Amino acid sequence: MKTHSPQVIGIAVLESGGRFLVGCRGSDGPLAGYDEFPGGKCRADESPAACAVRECGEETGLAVEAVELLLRREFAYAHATVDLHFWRCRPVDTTGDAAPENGFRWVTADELATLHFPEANAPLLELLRSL
Ligand SMILES: Nc1nc2c([nH]c(=O)n2[C@@H]2O[C@H](COP(=O)(O)OP(=O)(O)OP(=O)(O)O)[C@@H](O)[C@H]2O)c(=O)[nH]1
Repeated sequence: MKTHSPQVIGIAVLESGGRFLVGCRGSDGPLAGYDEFPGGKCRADESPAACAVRECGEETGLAVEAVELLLRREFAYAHATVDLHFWRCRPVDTTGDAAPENGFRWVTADELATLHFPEANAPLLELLRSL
């Protein structure tokens, strides 16, 4: 029987001044309308950390650097099995002047707990609450 490797996903958990950068998944594609951290599929030969940095730049316009792997989790959705790498990131611009694009917004840790994230994010949200 043929088995498929999970899609490797790099995700940027970008925190600045106690707030986290969050967007909303588009109306087309899997998990439409869910809240999300910036991220996406790794390219061939791209590390999950590099992917998180690239996707964050492409999706939000913010330049970031990866700091540490917070959590790695494999999860089977109906649309795909994913190998999620949640990387804590920080902005390269520390002046706080850069504004995110594409509807991404900064939310507090308390707001984070009220949002509607994909199911696989649950342990990550638990971890962020304990930090
Ligand atoms: N960006 C992001 N993806 C997440 C999160 N949590 C989570 O389970 N995922 C899953 O990770 C996968 C990301 O893939 P994607 O389709 O958004 O990646 P992409 O931007 O490269 O897609 P594209 O093919 O449309 O360019 C999806 O299966 C999504 O459901 C999250 O917090 N952020």
